[in-house]
Amino acid sequence: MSTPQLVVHRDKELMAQAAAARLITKIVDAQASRGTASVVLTGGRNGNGLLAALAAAPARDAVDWGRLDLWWGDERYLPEGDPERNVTQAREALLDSVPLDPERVHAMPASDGPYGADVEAAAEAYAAELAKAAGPENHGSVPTFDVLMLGVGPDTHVASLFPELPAVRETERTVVGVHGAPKPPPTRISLTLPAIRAAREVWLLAAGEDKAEAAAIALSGAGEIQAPAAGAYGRARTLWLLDAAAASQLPRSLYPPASP
Ligand SMILES: O=C1O[C@H](COP(=O)(O)O)[C@@H](O)[C@H](O)[C@H]1O
Repeated sequence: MSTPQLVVHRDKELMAQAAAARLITKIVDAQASRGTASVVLTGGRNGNGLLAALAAAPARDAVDWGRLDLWWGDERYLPEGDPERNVTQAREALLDSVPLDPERVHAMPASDGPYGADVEAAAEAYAAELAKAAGPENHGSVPTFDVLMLGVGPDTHVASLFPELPAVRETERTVVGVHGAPKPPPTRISLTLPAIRAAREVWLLAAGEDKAEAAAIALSGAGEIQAPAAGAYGRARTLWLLDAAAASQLPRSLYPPASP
């Protein structure tokens, strides 16, 4: 387990731009050392803000987009192309404007796909796809992602792991179907905490006043069942990327002052 490090930016725009710059560097470095890179995307406002900032960054051309594997931390179980699907929003924000290899874009299944209403079967299929991509050098049945990003919900949820629901208690499976999520839509697919913790680096994104309480709870020793964000950490690094509003309820001892 890596101890969380915090970076606090002045506002959400600057946070998105700085996180996008950080992600470009990570991808370029991973591609330089291993030939490829793997990133797990998050949905939500902060995740999409980062992707939009990346799309606008001139340095995006430093990335070899054809040698990047993209995965998702969670998905809203809706029909293909639904505007509320995380993959639809990611395509709009960035993916449609860069030359990705479609074989390397590992979207989670849609509710009108081969598994229909059976979200458990859809989750199993995604787990199998992850297991297939995991090499002998990886530690289990998921690849060692270079960076796994998670938007933090106002209730401390990450991916589609909501406080107290069965998905956050999962210790064996890497991907699960989620039923009865308190945030619409109720049916979702999510990586579990064990899968999240297989990543080299986990980045938690929290911008805006509505994330302040969640950040304070998750970073002040809460349990992961009550506060799923508290259980999200990477093998080598756990990085919380916040703006000043989201950091406003943290004890001052936890973070350096916001940059001017
Ligand atoms: O529904 C979801 O919400 C969270 C957080 O979203 P935000 O808009 O409050 O930042 C997101 O991380 C997750 O991927 C998504 O499915």
